[in-house]
This record gives sequence, C-alpha cells and structure tokens, in this order.
Amino acid sequence: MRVSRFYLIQKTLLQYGLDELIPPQWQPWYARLARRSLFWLRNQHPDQPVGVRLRLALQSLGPVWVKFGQMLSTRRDLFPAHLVDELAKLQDKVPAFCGETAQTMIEKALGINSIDQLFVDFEQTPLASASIAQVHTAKLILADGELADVVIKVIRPDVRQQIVADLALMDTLADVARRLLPDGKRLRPREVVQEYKKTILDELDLNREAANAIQLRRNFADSDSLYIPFVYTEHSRSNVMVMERIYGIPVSDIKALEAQGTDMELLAKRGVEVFFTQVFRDSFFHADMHPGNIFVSFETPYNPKYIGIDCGIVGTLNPEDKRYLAENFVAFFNRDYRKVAQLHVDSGWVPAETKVEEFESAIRTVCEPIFQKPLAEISFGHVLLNLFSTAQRFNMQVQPQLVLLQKTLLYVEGLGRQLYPQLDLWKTAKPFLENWMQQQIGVPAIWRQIKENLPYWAEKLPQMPTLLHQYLEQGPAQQRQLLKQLQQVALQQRKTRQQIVAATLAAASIISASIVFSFANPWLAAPLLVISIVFTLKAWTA
Ligand SMILES: Nc1ncnc2c1ncn2[C@@H]1O[C@H](COP(=O)(O)OP(=O)(O)OP(=O)(O)O)[C@@H](O)[C@H]1O
Repeated sequence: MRVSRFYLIQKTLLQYGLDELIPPQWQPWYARLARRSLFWLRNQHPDQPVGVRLRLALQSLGPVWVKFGQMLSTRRDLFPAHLVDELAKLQDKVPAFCGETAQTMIEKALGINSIDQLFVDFEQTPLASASIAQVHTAKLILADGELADVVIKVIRPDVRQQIVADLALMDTLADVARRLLPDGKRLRPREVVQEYKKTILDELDLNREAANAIQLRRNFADSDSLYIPFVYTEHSRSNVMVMERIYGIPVSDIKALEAQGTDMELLAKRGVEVFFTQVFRDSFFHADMHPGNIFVSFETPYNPKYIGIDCGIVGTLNPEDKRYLAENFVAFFNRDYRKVAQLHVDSGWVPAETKVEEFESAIRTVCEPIFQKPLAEISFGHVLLNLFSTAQRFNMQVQPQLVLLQKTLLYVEGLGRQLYPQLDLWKTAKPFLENWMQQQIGVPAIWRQIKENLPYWAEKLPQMPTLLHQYLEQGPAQQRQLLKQLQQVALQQRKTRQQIVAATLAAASIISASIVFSFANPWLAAPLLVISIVFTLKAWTA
C-alpha cells in the first residue's frame, strides 16, 4: 500500500511538472537519473503556471494534502506570493460517507444498541461533510424527556490510518526537499510537516475539540458578542461529538445580514474586539476562524452576536509573548523601530547576539512603506507578517503560536473589512492594547504578580542546584548567557522581596491610619498616611 501510494504521489508530482521547483543545477546526478528513468511521466499541464499546478496536484492527492496546502498558504514568511495565493484557493470539498455507517459508528461509540435510545429524528443525510468529519442533525432526548436540537459530528471511518500513512510519506518527501531545494535549509520542510502533523492529528480527537469549545463558551458566558454552542460531553467521545444545533446566518452572506438590518459597523468592530479579548484577556483564541465556522445570530440584529463553531484548533499565548506582542504593536504604530528590534531580542524571538542596529534598519526598510497608507487601512496581520519575515533573516525561530495568531488576525481583518470596509482596525484595537498594558503596571498588577510569582519561585528554588551544575558544564558562551539569566533571576527575587515588604508596610500603615483617624485624633493619621504613600511608591518602583 505504502509503495503504491508513494508511486502515485511521485506520479502526480511529476505529471504536474513540480520537479521544476528544483532547478537542474541543484539536482544531484542520481536525482536527474531517477527523473529520466521515469520518462513516461511527463508534465501534462505545461501551459499552467507552477502555482496552479501545485494546487491542482495537491487537490488530486486528496484531503490530507489539501489541508497541508491550506496550512502552507498561511506561511507567507516562507514561500513566494504567487505560490501562496494559489494555495489559498484550496477547498476541501469531499463527498459524504454513508449515513448508515455514521449511525453505526455513533451507536458503537456511545455504547447503545440503537440510535433511538438517545436520539429522535436522526438524519442520515449529513448536514455537512468535510475531509475529516461529517455532521448529522438529530434531536437528543434529555433526562427530563424534553428534546434538544443537536448536531452530531462523526470522524470519517479509517481516516486516521490514511492520514498517518500519508504523513509518513510527507516526512520522506520533506527530507528530500530539504536536501534538494535551493532554499531547503531555510524552509525547514521537516519542521513544517511536524507542525502540520500535530494540527491534523489534534483535529482527529473530538474530545479535544469538545474541551476547547467548553473553555471558550465559559470565557464568553456573559458576552453580547460571541456565543459558543453547548457540548453534551456525556454523549461525546474521541470520534463522536454531540452539541447544540445553532441557527444563524453564515458571516460571509453579507446580503442576508444586510437584509435583516444588521448593524454592520458594530458587527465588524465586535469581530476585532472578540479576537483581541481572546488573545489579551484569555490567552486562548479560536484559531480556525474561516467564514464556514462563523455565523451571526438571527436575534437582535441591532446588537449583533457571533456564533462560533469548530473549536478544533485553538492558539494559546504565554504572558511574555502577550506582553511583547502588545508592546510590538504599540512600538510599531509609534514607528519606534529600535524598540521593535529590542523587543524581539529581549523576548528571545531572535538570538541574543543579534545586532540591534542592523535589525532595526531592516525592520524600518520593510515596515516604513506600510505607513504610506492611511492608518485606517493598515493591516495588523501584514504588519506581523513583515516583522516575522524580517526577523527570520535574523534567525528568528518559527514560533508556531505566533504564526497561528498572525493567520487568525488576517482572517479577522479580512472578515471585518468585508463586513464594514471603513473599519479602522487600529482605532478598534488600540484601547484593548492600552488597557491591557495599563493593567500590567500599577499596584494591583504588582500584587497580582507577587501572588502569581510565589508558587513559581517555590517551584524553581529547588532546581537551582541543577541549574548551577548545568552552568558549570556549559561552554563559556552559554555560561555567560546563563550567568546573565541567573543575575536576572536574583534581581527579580530581590525586587519581589522588596515589593512584598514595602507593600505589606504600606498596607499596615493605611490600616493604622484609618484606625487612628476613626478612633483618635484625625491629625495623628496624617504622618501614617504619608508613610503609607512612601511605601506604596517604594513597592511600585522596586
Ligand atoms: N452546532 C452546529 N449547529 C449547526 N450547524 C453546525 C454545527 N456545527 C457544525 N455545523 C455545520 O457543519 C459544518 C461543518 O462543521 P465543522 O466546521 O465543525 O466540521 P469540520 O469537519 O471541522 O469542517 P472544516 O474542517 O472544513 O471546518 C459547518 O460549516 C456547519 O454548516
């Protein structure tokens, strides 16, 4: 099976003339010999540009490759625009699998003899069918006998084996590409395939999707802007998921949205707000925001609400990434390229030995033309894209969480501008960034950081001897870097200690001042108040 599949893949690649991607001078003699020996496999589409041929080849190889192409289409930092634009056109329309098979799979997964035990009106013809799963409608019989409209998502039978087999072949091809492509090392094809592997295998596990949906629903429980359907976890398994059926207008159906009198400006702004809330408030964002997964509720079109489905892919950011990201945006829009460069170094996104001046100048060259446009037309997604591609020349390691974020940002912007072309993204997003950054400073933030950091230090302190041991075994360059980090750790510890002491003394003086003020001479409270202000300032600036 594997050999025949491998041959089929080779045949498809050659019949679409994709060997052309490797210039002849880069092909070793054995590769040229192998190509010549397969003389009957000629390029059958010589009149088409290479991007179109690549898209057609992936389409004919099937869903795993189509999804792979879709992922590559988000990597403008790695591939030229003419290839990426073509790959973005890939759509994974696949025929449905038999409804009876789906029913049997549901019965087996849920441990029931007949679908009627749990559902009524199970519809064997699927509502939708995609490369990995298909969706059926039914009514779920609830514990109190009531019926709830649901959809049941079922993973395609045997899809896991096919994906695993194709991924193994992709690995082999990635290795060949790394050796033969002129840009093979920089493109890091094996890492790209690994990243894809993780995403696609995650999508096969509906327990993961259910957990993501529950988390997102909880995060937006009181929101006017986003609704996530309820998941019936007791009836969900890794290959079957039962969730509330939603009714809404697909977000791409602009005519229908306008016909029901939707406030399009508010809807567009809410899209941006929902995204920034997910990123900066929750550090947990829906990362598969293509239009097929977003609907708008029929209710209250003057106060429009999104409905999000398919939470299979989510992104998370750690606090450092978030802070650097927010500061990067603000520095960029202030055209402070030195700060942007420095932030990339401080965050560890580019190596510590990067020459900041050179990096700053490279960022200026790429980003300054962006400001030729009015602020309202600048794309955040493209800003990030440009920054990442520049940073990559300075050896920035690919940061999958940031790539996911940048891809989602492009979707969100595209969507927002489609709904309301005058949407000023910077104006909509700026208050979020500023508000978030404001929350990161000040006394409440210090208290929060102290509380957050205590368990961290409690956990890290016992590791110090190991770190020290590793330090002694490192080479001189790493030792210097480690020493710097240890100094920072010590400094942070000292600061934290000082902050705890000063904040405790500030709190004690305030309490004493208020007792003296209430029960003794109010004038005596004044010096205590001054002392508390001094300690608060001390805690702030420590
Ligand atoms: N809760 C729901 N209520 C109503 N319709 C739904 C619901 N969930 C999914 N659908 C329908 O099924 C389609 C496919 O669902 P979903 O996107 O979850 O599947 P998928 O296999 O992950 O597809 P893709 O990967 O192409 O996005 C949706 O576009 C929508 O039309």
